[in-house]
Amino acid sequence: MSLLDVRNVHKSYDNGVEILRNVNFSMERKECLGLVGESGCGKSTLARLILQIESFDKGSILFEGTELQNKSERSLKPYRKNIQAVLQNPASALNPKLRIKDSLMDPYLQFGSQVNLKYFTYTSEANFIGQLLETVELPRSFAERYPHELSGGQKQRVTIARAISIEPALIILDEPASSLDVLSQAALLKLLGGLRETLDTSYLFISHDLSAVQEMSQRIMVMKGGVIVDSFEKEQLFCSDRHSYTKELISMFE
Ligand SMILES: Nc1ncnc2c1ncn2[C@@H]1O[C@H](COP(=O)(O)OP(=O)(O)OP(=O)(O)O)[C@@H](O)[C@H]1O
Repeated sequence: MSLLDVRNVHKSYDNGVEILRNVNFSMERKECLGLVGESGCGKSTLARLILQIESFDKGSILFEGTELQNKSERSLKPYRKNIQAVLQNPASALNPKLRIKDSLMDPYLQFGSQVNLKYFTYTSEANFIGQLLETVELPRSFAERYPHELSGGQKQRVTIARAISIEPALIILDEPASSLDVLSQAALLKLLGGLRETLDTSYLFISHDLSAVQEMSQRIMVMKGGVIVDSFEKEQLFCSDRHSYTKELISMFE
């Protein structure tokens, strides 16, 4: 059974324009699947549907074989625990009034009874927070800071630490590095790559940057105008039978 199955999904907003059309793909455990496409093609919309933040018009999304749409908030809770997200803008993802330690504790407190940690250990709050900060290569002393006392890259590391704190099966990374400078981007992608192997988690890695997607992912999907126009193993990126739009994206980064 696949970890995630997205089947024939269609999504439109109130104006009736279809933003996603017949989106189909599956994800396996422990894999990193890349989703690339230009701004506005529907990548973040798809992320919101998988996260069950928005509903869709047709099709189905199954997590470990269970249909998620139309489930009550209560029955969605185990899935919410297992599907976490790291989004583009870390500043808006962290509550400015909370110390870093309190933001980091939030998922663990919210999902307490469902959290079955394999990598981290919870002996005390301070120790748990310390492990999380060290895993994302931040000093333990950052626990006492507020978000405005951290750089953009450091804030993004905190949002990653928060996402991994409950060891979800799937993390949706929606342009996680695009608000950072080139050096910080490279360091963050390296960190994320290492974490996936350590934690045995799956990533849906979303970006408009084909080179970042290629670096991170084992398989790549290309989206254009709400349609997945191409899908292939990373090694097949430069094959001659790639979709013309994939070739266009390649020519932009070569
Ligand atoms: N709530 C909404 N109501 C109406 N249209 C929306 C809504 N949210 C998104 N859209 C439209 O859906 C389309 C896809 O947006 P989406 O944010 O999914 O694209 P994206 O590929 O993630 O872009 P980016 O890389 O710039 O974040 C856009 O045309 C956008 O204007």
